[in-house]
Amino acid sequence: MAASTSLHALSSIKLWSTGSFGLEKRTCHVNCVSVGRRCTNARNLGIVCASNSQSSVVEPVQLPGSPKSSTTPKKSSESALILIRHGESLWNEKNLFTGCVDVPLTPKGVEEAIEAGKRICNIPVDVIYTSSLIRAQMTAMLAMMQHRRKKVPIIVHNESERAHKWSQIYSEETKKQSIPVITAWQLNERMYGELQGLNKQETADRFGKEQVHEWRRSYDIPPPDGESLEMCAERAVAYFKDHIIPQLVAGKHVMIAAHGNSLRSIIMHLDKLTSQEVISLELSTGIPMLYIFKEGKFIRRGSPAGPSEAGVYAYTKNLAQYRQKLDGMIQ
Ligand SMILES: O=C(O)[C@H](O)COP(=O)(O)O
Repeated sequence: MAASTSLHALSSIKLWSTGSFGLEKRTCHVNCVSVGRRCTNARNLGIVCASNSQSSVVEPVQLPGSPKSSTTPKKSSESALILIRHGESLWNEKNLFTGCVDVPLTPKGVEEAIEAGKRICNIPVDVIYTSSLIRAQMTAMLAMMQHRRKKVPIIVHNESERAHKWSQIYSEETKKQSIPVITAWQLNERMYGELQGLNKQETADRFGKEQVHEWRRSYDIPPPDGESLEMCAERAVAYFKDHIIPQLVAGKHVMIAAHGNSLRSIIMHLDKLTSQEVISLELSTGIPMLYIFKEGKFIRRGSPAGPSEAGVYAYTKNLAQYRQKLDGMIQ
């Protein structure tokens, strides 16, 4: 189906289409990344780093005015990568296709973000990436309010020379107690084209569940005038490789707050999912997922359960040590 096909044209094609919805049965939708049979298996993810990071190493992100630090990878270092889909938005609540429409969180979404923050409150975060949409930014900020390290997340404004200059911080100590938050449109939700603002159920009633599922979950079939997951991946994964992997290589701990489909495309890349496997990848709102980046590989560690549970902090010695350090600081 051509991306430019209009909904009007599609309605005449699809009104008679009542195919079965077999894929729905295979969908594994839980409070974590779940891909069919791999739901519970953390596994080693041979990745991209070797092939991509060499050509795309950039400076680690700093707050305005910070002294430049080295990008040389620390040999023994491992980094945490937290992925979090934004909490429930007002249009999630109304079951509307949202895409790139900039809608805020509901009170439940705010709660989800706070809860997510509690789940990651002992995991180090040096730099945060969010989309340019408010629901992802709200989620990142609310989650960080729960962090035990109590650093202040600060949005970096580099959109103009003046914005950069006017947001300078003139205290090294204050900068040390801050976390840069980088906003990038490349991490935005997939652009849902002519579906944006339509009710999901009504759209399924009108065009058929099968067609709507294809638009929502297939890899390479775009919704009318919108982006397919493949198109979304072209910008989101490219951004991840060019800007975020170099941070991890440099030993920085990263959190990404983004969207169902921009994160699906990144997870597809990290977990080396096929275009068939990604169909059944569903992400819940407000659920953090942890990866460890070590020796050029991403190791999926699932979703941190809660600050009081030992499990996630025992994943690596470094995480356990970080938690102990926080315990020491806070006592
Ligand atoms: O943009 C939207 O409507 C949602 O955030 C994601 O929608 P989806 O579940 O249809 O991909």
